Amino acid sequence: MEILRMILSDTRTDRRKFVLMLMVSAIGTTLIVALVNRAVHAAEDSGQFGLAMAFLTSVVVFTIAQRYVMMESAEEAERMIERLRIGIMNKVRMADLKAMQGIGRAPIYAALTREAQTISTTLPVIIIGAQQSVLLIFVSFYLAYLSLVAFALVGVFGVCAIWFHITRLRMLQESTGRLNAEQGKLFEEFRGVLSGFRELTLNERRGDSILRRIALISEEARVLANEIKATWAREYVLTQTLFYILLGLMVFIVPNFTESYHDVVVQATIGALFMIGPLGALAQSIPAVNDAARALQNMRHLEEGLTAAVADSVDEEAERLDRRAHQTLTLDALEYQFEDGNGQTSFALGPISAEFKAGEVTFITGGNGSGKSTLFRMMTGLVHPMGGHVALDGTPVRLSQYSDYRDQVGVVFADYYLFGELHGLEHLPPARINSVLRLMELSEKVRYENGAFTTTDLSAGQRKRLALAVAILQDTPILMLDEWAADQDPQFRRTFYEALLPDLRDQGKIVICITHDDRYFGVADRVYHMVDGKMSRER
Ligand SMILES: Nc1ncnc2c1ncn2[C@@H]1O[C@H](COP(=O)(O)OP(=O)(O)OP(=O)(O)O)[C@@H](O)[C@H]1O
Repeated sequence: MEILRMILSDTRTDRRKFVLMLMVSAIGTTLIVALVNRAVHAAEDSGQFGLAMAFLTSVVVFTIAQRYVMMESAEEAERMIERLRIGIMNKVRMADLKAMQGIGRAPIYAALTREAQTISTTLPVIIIGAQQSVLLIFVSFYLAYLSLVAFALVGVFGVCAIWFHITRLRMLQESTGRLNAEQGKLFEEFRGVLSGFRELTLNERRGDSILRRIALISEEARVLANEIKATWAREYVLTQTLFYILLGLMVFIVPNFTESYHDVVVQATIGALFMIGPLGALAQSIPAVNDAARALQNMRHLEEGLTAAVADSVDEEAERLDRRAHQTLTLDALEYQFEDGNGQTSFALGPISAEFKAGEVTFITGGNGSGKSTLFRMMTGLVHPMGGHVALDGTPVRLSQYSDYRDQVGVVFADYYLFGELHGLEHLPPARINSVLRLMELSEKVRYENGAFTTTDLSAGQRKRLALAVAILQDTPILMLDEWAADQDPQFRRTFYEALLPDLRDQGKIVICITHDDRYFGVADRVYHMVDGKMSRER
């Protein structure tokens, strides 16, 4: 019972109080049954007032305890999800890029949305199931006290019903797994339609084809879901019918065989009737346990994957780099390989050696697929080289210093992401931020106000200028830009090469640009060229 262990180990609820309230609520219900029975039995006697008062007290006690249990379990579910969510996000932030690419975005989205939602809805059901089990024990004792025959009958029925339920559940596990896989595929297709909306709108045949595929997967998911729901529905009706047969046995058949049962037949039947609800709740909580356990297992699995990703990248205590301004960044025989599905090397980069100096602008050029982006990821510190090392002022950057190294590098990727707020730069005076926006010729379009840009709804070229503004504001000693000018108009492209880059060079920064703009190669102090994973100095 992983789920129970997790609830118990992770909970912030006062466990003793919770269990006490659980018992109090069960005792309250049992008392209600007993008092109803007593009142029915003593209908003509005096003393009904006392019974009514006791009944009322039991109802009040039950209400208070039950409310506590339900509200506390709902709150606990949300607290648990919050902890898991923040834990996963923290690990995502610390994980290394390669491991993150291996895990993929889909399981992370699924954990943060679907699995979290499953835990949120199922946890209270499980708690109620546990509570109803306690209640069943109490009412069973009461039934045994009334009549051992009734107790035995209901007991045999209850055990058979639950066993039947669990068997069904096992049978359905495989279909449930298949349904989840189908739903996963469906979400992936939905994502494709929403992300590729423009492409689909422009091409009717492509749009029709993807919709046909969605319809096919959707139908498979519907048939599976239907199958599962129909099985549950059949079982639900069968259980109800069996229960009515049980009541019939208790009222019409058993009294004919035992004399002692005659006196308590009504009370025992009322007791048994009170067990329908708890048995139903218990039955409902069993698939909930299953769902929650699966959701939890997926979240745990993801957390473990992320922990390994973090451990891979931070396998020593984080160390800071020397704080002085660095004069050289050296790549010493860097190597990296990609493997295909059969474990064969599909692309080998390196060994690559190069030197970049403070107060110099370096261009890296090369054809498509020559390895520029792979090298770029290693230089930015996002991916660790498989061979060789990066060095600052001749001292190799240790794995434990990588996090600090990344802090020294300002980057604009070719497929950059633009945050609407200046996270981590909140301390900068707005005047400084707005002056960089002016430098980027953006001040007519966007301003920095109240801790955020007034808009990021800009043209592609303007958005990229904003991304560069953010990198400049970070004021790091090293700046790396991947095909930054590719979508700039000729006028600003010129400003970039002939004004902005020289200005950054004059500030003593190490500036490295991947570029294809051969018109401006004269601006660079050094030019490296890449061909098929190897890099040579051109200038
Ligand atoms: N995730 C990956 N898995 C396997 N192979 C990859 C992966 N990413 C890149 N490659 C391979 O590595 C080689 C170099 O890719 P890279 O993206 O570094 O080239 P690039 O020079 O940046 O190209 P471009 O100018 O087109 O962006 C390519 O041949 C590519 O097939």
